[in-house]
Amino acid sequence: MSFFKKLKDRMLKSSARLGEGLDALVDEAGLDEAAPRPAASVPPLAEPAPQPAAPAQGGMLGRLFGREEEPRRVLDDAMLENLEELLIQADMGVETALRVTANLAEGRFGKRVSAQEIRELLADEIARIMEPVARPMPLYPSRPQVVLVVGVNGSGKTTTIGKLASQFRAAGKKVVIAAGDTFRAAAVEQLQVWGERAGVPVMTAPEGSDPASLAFDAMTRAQEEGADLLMIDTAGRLQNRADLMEELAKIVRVIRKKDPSAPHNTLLVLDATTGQNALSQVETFRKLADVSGLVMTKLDGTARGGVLVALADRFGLPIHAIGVGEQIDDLQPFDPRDFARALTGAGEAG
Ligand SMILES: Nc1nc2c(ncn2[C@@H]2O[C@H](COP(=O)(O)OP(=O)(O)OP(=O)(O)O)[C@@H](O)[C@H]2O)c(=O)[nH]1
Repeated sequence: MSFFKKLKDRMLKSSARLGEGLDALVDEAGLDEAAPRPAASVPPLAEPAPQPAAPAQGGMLGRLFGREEEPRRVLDDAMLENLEELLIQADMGVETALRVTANLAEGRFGKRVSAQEIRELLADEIARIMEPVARPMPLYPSRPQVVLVVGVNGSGKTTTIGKLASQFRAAGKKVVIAAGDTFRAAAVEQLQVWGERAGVPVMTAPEGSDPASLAFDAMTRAQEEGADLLMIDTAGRLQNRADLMEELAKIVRVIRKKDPSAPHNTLLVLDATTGQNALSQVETFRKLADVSGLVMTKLDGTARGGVLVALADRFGLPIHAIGVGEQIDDLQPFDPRDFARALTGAGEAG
């Protein structure tokens, strides 16, 4: 299955929300234009629409001759407002929704557009916002390259580490994982399972022991074994930010004793199902750690995929990959065009 097909299938909830919303937006007005009713019975969606430049009979003629025309609606203020609402409902955030609709209207205001045309225009607009941030996780010549993985509990850190480790290993890299959330035995066990799946060693420490000391030991082992990558899982307890900040700072301090340039990447893993909350998680974690890139998980289980557009627009942090399922091969490189087309239901680019 192609990347796009999988992405489109998995992001069905998000694209259904946006795509069907767009159809409804245009459809209602399309019907009204084809069969005008008295003003009182015209629904609010179509009310401010001026008479279409092209006569509505064109559509009726088309229908008479068995040629179904796509419903169209005049792109006016009311429609733009409806569109904004739709984008906000898709978790794109108010600011981004406003910007996207304003850009989309430029040069097209007052023209009649179909749902498919809007989908295409939206996909282009969204891809334009996301292109500058779509970057794979950079690889450096440092050995080991240290990748610190942060994020709230349950965001998908463990799963993402497992998936990434598997991909790096398949690319011929030697990887070591450190189970740095030493306070949760279940988290450590889960990481061990992922390590086995990926064929990568997982270093653990006794429950409740100092994560920084594990990070130091893992760094020593990774250096001794000539590993290419060391991936360090971390705790995600946000209830006590001061503790978490101290814990992360200590991990960074000890690994810098071994390599002053480490960590080389600090990945923040975000759960798409949290919607707008992902934005505040970025703000929080940027204060706790020097976040260098994002991975968004669970885009398959939510209609809130639009939040990734808001993240790109607001923070400009690189987006390295997206999670679209629980299996080891369900982490995809982030492709802004594919994502935008899957999100809007625009279909694969021709
Ligand atoms: N559907 C779906 N589920 C995912 C994805 N990524 C992770 N999950 C699931 O989300 C749940 C939490 O993932 P974990 O990897 O354990 O999250 P974590 O951040 O390590 O959480 P803790 O271990 O609690 O710190 C698990 O049930 C995963 O299978 C994804 O892309 N799609």
